[in-house]
Amino acid sequence: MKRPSTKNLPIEARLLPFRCPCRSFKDVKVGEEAMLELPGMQSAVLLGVVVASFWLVYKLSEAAVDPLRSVPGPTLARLSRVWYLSQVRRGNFEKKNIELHEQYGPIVRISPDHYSLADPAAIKQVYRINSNFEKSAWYEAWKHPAPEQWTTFADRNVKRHADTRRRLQGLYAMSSVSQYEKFVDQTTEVLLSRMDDLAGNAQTINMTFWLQYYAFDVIGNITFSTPFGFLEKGEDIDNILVALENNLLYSTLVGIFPEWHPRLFQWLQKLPGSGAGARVKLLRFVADTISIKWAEKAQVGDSHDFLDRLMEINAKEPEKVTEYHIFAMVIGNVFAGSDTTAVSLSAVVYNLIRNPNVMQKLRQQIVDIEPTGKITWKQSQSMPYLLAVIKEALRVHPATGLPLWRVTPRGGAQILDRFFPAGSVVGINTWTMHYNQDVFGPDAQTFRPERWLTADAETLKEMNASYMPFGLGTRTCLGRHISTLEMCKLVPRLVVAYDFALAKPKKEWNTSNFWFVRPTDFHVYVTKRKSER
Ligand code: HEM
Repeated sequence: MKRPSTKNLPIEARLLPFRCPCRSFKDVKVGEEAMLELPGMQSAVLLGVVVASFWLVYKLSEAAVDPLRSVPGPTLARLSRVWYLSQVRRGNFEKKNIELHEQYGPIVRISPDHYSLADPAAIKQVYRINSNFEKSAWYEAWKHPAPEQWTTFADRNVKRHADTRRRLQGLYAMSSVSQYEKFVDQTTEVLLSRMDDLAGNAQTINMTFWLQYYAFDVIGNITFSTPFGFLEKGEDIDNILVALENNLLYSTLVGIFPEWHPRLFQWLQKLPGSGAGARVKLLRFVADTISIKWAEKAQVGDSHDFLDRLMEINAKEPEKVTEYHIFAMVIGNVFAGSDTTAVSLSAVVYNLIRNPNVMQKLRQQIVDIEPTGKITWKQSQSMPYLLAVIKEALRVHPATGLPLWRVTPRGGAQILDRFFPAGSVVGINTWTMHYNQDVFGPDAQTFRPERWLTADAETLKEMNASYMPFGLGTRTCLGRHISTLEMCKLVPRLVVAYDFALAKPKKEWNTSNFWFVRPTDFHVYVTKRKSER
């Protein structure tokens, strides 16, 4: 309501407290009157101001003696992690991170002790094998707070993590990938039959949902020989995908203040809609699925899926692969392997739709080899254009959109001609590297698969060294070959079977970055092409 003007009233009347003229609020007091009746409020405000002043002086003096005080960055980032939190909460930090480096250079402070780096030289310094930079405390919020409940992705214990990888990486190795091909093929058939049902409809379809259902079902199939059933049902069964999203939100934001995680998790885990509640639901879902499948497998025999292979090793050498290892690996597959692949597949399809020439060229090359698009894994590995399209899509749209935070080891570290004392947190955001014009040229913003095929040897070496959609070093993605298998198998089928048109062709898609940079409005019209399927 507009406050009536007191301009023409006598001075005494103007000093009277304003009363709201509407009936229901007639006794509400505001302004000076309310203040006079609440002396405690004034004291509280005063106390707040005093505390804030002390905090500010303390923070400023801390900043003044900081050996890294000359590292540039937004002023508020010097004082507290709240600035970083407020930026990440907006859901587009990948873009902000690029802007920050354009403004401040290759090293930017984004909180009192967090430094974002964007220089190819820093990649080797931070992420090389034996660099001894452990993951930062941000990763704590990606696991249950109990120390013994580690998972591969979030484990900050360098020794234990290396030991787990040594025991289990064979299951994810390039040589194992062909064993999972049949599971991918089965799931691909289900997706295509669902797409056939939807094709030709006047309504658009949400491609991200379907690719997420696909990626999830593939992981279910590879891990347990049984897809979770998302594609069959055509819906988010038991709101598992919503739970994953809530979990992402919780871990991304709470990870910035990891000291709050144990307490917050304890309080929130009983609230099903909360991020912590979602995590508990997902852990229960995984644990239940493992026990059901374990019991079934004991009776039925093996089909050489992931769980079979883990159970086999467990039966022979129970101390090598314990039951906890099995639980942790399956969690890793479900948590790290579905959203990432769905985002990456979305990026491939989206960029193909937006670049009809690339779509046409790829389609022709696939059809020349196999008119149905049923390319084997082996064939796909000698299809340079297909591989370049996938590689370029993951360059322009890497699935993770926050810096991969690491802690400088004991003794500190020299990075980009600057000394970082031990305990400093440094990280590179994949987006800043992939859009680096010194490496990828002035058209770094453009989706151009040819760059991977035509660059000279020296440039190609530099591009590969700065290409990091699967992370780097000892913490590089375990499932990268599995996800490459999924993309190499599905993309040719989609390209041969359908024509796609964006619902809003003039607009770029919107995305939301809570660790994974997920498209939020990837709606397309799909029509079936004539093929020999
Ligand atoms: C295109 C799809 C994928 C992308 C873009 C991707 C990306 C990544 C990235 C960037 C990391 C490192 C994160 C960090 O340093 O903080 C990572 C780690 C990991 N990924 Fe993937 N990932 C994909 C698919 C998969 C799949 C299919 C699986 C499992 C079947 C998987 C399992 C893992 C695991 C277990 C880790 C932790 C590795 C470790 O810390 O040792 N990922 N992934």
